[in-house]
Amino acid sequence: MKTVEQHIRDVLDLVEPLEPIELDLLRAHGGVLAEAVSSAVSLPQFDNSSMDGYAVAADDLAGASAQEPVRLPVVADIPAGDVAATAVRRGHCARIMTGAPLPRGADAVVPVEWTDGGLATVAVDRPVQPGNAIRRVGEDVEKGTTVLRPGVRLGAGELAVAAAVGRGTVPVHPRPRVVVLSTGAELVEPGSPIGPGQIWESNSYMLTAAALDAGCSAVRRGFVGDDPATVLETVEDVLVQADIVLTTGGVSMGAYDVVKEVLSRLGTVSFDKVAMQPGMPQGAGTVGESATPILTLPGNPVSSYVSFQLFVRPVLRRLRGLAPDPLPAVHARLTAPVPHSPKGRRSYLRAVLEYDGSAGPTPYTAQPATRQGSHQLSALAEANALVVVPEAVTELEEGSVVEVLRLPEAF
Ligand SMILES: Nc1nc2c(c(=O)[nH]1)N[C@H]1C(S)=C(S)[C@@H](COP(=O)(O)OP(=O)(O)OC[C@H]3O[C@@H](n4cnc5c(N)ncnc54)[C@H](O)[C@@H]3O)O[C@H]1N2
Ligand code: MOO
Repeated sequence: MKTVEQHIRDVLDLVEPLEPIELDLLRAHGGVLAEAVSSAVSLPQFDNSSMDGYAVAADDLAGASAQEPVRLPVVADIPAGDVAATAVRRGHCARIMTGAPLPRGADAVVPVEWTDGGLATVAVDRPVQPGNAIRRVGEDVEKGTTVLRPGVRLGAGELAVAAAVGRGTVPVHPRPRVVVLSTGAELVEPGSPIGPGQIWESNSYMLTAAALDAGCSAVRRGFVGDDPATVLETVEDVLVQADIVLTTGGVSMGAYDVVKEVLSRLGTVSFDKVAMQPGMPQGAGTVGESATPILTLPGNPVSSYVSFQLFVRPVLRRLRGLAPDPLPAVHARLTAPVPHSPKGRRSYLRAVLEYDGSAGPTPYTAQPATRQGSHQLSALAEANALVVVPEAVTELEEGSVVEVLRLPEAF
């Protein structure tokens, strides 16, 4: 059997970061920046006021007080967007709005709250420091500096900076297009009536949602039965719209394990047993003219989910142009024993991880779900972590300190 680490290496070898494309800012949202963005200008580009008030020469207000306000004639009104043509002579001032260019001759702005708000003349009731309420050229960004490094994910703040330095488009690794296809003759669309021996299909919903949560553009292709010709046709059909294909089911030892049967003849897909539980039967390779990567996950729903988090997620990260980091790990104390774990396979137990700040050197606890079967989906919804039980360990006592992988938060 293959180790988990070996399979991670093998699946990562199938992919490279997607070729960067230049996208409009909002289409780039959630993408990963492929090249640095630097600013061709300084920000602010001109000295401007940070408050609504009056642009003055600070010396003119040296003697101002509440008892004896200084009165200055108001020679202009400067809104934001003004072309900075105004000048203020000594003994005069201009009314100015937040963001408007500072007029020549002025070296401070007095907020309107310190004045009587006059339009022809204004009374100012206190002195002001030179530089007060002025935003200087370049104090945010100096011309020529890098404002966004390659590899950053473009969220709200990043897009704001790109827009502020005047970029309408940015080069990004696009969101990977993931197509999810399940197989199984017993599957029925949720919402439809069900017959004997049938089950409602859940894997493709689960994996499409997980791929969306992982920053991809995911499409659920739904499910097909166990007819090899249909499976082959459907896989070939989805290749044009996919940077990566995920399938579920049909990869173990059964007489109708159609994915294994069809893909073994196509492309480079190989099928292995990985020394883990759940998620033992795995397939991976490339198919079609464009050598599209395909990962074939086991049909048992929990196996499929754990396979996604351990193998697919790092692959999607690499496609996105991110480091293919594994799930983040912490150490935690078990709040219940683990009575059995298969020797020679690493178990990943669904668990609830909680932080308990009062609890000494290991401030986390992990409560393993009571239902750990590969078919038992009920524990998945509330689990936020996977307890790792090493290959050589077959049981664990309550209180044991274990490695725990945090599952990604949705949204
Ligand atoms: N003789 C052996 N039998 C099995 C082995 C083995 O090594 N030798 N491995 C077991 C393990 S481990 C797993 S995991 C499963 C994997 O089986 P397949 O990938 O071939 O999946 P299926 O047989 O198609 O389905 C397994 C199970 O999951 C249900 N299922 C499948 N697809 C969906 C779906 N889209 N939504 C919801 N549920 C689904 C299906 O009804 C089956 O109950 O094989 C073991 N057997
Ligand atoms: O390893 Mo399977 O993936 O037990 O359910």
